[in-house]
Amino acid sequence: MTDEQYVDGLYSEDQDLIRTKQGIAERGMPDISIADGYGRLLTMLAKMNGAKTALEIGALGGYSGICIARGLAEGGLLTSLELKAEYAEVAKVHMTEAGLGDVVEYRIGDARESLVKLQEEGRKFDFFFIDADKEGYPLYLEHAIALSNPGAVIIGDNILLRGRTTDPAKEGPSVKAVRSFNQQIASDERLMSTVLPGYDGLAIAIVK
Ligand SMILES: C[S@@+](CC[C@H](N)C(=O)[O-])C[C@H]1O[C@@H](n2cnc3c(N)ncnc32)[C@H](O)[C@@H]1O
Repeated sequence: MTDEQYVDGLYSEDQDLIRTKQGIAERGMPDISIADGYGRLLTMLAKMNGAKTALEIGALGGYSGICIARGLAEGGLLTSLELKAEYAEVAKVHMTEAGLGDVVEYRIGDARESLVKLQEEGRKFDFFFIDADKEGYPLYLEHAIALSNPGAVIIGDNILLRGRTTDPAKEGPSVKAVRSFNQQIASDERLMSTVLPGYDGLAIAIVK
């Protein structure tokens, strides 16, 4: 048993999240939702921050969306960016089944374009979850900072890329982008941050 499996075993089953994972599997979608322990952390960080507005980049089937929306303050809204319309539809079904359908809006298409549009609209957010194509991470981080309210939380998932990030033989575009993202998370003077190495790695930053 891994340490992560031990820790996950401490928690009782969460029917909304189990149903969501089943729905993702039944539709043949990839099994790449956030790890259970980090899902719980998303809820806690959103709550601790008193977040009312959240932006998620990469919806898949709504697992992380449920976790984030659960932590938002009363009347809060999660804006979720997703490349594939069919994935956003599935995510919406799962959010609705979890009683959170009214808490989320989806923007379909490449996040690069959706993020520019959100900036043009003057939108600001208290909480960000970056979990889409890894090559986009450095750009998504810049957009998140530009769209942030003071004190906003920015989280990036899979920053270890299952060992590829730390493997010097790996030099592909996703690996390079994630290394650059991690460097910026650690050294950008606009941020206060930490990086958790459990599961597949999670970067957590606060905009000063
Ligand atoms: C790792 S999955 C997201 C998992 C989800 N956050 C969760 O934990 O439940 C990545 C998602 O990002 C989406 N995606 C990939 N490239 C994208 C892009 N350029 N713009 C928006 N979404 C993108 C994929 O379609 C996929 O649904």
